[in-house]
Amino acid sequence: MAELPVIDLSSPDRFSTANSVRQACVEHGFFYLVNHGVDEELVKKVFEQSSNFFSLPIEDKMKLARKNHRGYAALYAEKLDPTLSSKGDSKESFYIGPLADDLNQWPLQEDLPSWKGTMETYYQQVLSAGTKLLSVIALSLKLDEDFFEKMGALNEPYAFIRLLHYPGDLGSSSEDIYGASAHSDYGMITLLATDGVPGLQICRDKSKQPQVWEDVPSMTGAFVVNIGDMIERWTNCLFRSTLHRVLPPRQERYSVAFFMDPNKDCIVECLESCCSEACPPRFPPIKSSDYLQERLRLTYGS
Ligand SMILES: O=C(O)CCC(=O)C(=O)O
Ligand SMILES: [Fe+2]
Repeated sequence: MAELPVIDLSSPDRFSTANSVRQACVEHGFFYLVNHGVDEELVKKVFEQSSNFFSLPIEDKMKLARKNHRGYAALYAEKLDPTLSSKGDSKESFYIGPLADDLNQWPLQEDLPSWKGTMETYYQQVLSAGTKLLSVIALSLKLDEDFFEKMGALNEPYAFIRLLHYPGDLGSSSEDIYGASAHSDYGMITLLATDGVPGLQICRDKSKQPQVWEDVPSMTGAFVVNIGDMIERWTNCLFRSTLHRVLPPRQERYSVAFFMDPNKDCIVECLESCCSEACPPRFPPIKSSDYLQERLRLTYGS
C-alpha cells in the first residue's frame, strides 16, 4: 500500500505547504489534497449524475460519441497503454471540456434534467481548487505564485472532466485487460475523486523491472492529485509524473478525474531553475496543444 502525503490546501502557512508539495512531487508525484474547497455534497451529486448517464441505453450514449475530445467513449474505446496488444481498457467515459467554447455535448435535458448544471458547477469549483494548487506548486519551485497565470497557462486552461465507469467483472479471458492500463497523465495536474472501490495503483519507478505496483487507497473527502507529463517537462523531471493504472475491477467502480492542462498555445519548456550545465534540459520546448494531440492520438489509435 502506498503511503502518500496529505496536503492541506487551506493551510495559512503557504511556504510550509509549498515545501510539503515539493517533497510529495519529487518523491511520489502523487498526494492527497484535503480542504480543497470543493463542496462534498456537489461531489456526491456528480457521482449520482454520472451513474444516471452511464445507465442510459447504449444507443442514447452513442448519440453523444466523443467529438473534439468531448462526449462519450464506449467500453474498450481507449487504451491508455498503447503498447498493450489487448483490445482496450475495460471502462467507459465521458468528457466535458472548457465551458466557454460551446464544443461540449450534453445529455438531453428531458433525460437528465440537472446534469449539465451539476457538471458545470463541479467544473468551476475543481478548476478553482486546481488554480490554487498550481500557485502552491509555483511557490514550491521557487517561482512567483502567479507564475502559471502570468505565462498564460491558466488563461482559458484546457481542462477536462472525465467521468469514468468501470463496469466490474465482465468475465473476460486471460487477455491483458485493465480498467485503465498503465499510463502517466499528459497535462499539468489531475484531481481525482473515486467512489471508494479500490483499484488504483502506482508504480514509483518506471525503469525498475519487474515493475512494483502499490495500491492507492481512497481517502474520504480528499482528491488524489498527481503530476502530469507537462509539469515533468517543465521541471526537467524534478517533479515526477508517476505511472499508474486501474486493475480490472471485479466490482463496479466510478471515478471522476479532472485534468488541468495549460492553454493550448502555451509553450512548455524547461524552467531555468531546473537546469544547469551539469543538468541540461531533457526535452525540447513544445506547444501544449501539439503535445496533447500526439498523446491522444496514441491513446485512441486514430
Ligand atoms: O479511475 C481512476 O482511479 C484513475 C483514472 C485515470 O488514471 C485516468 O483517467 O487518467
Ligand atoms: Fe491517469
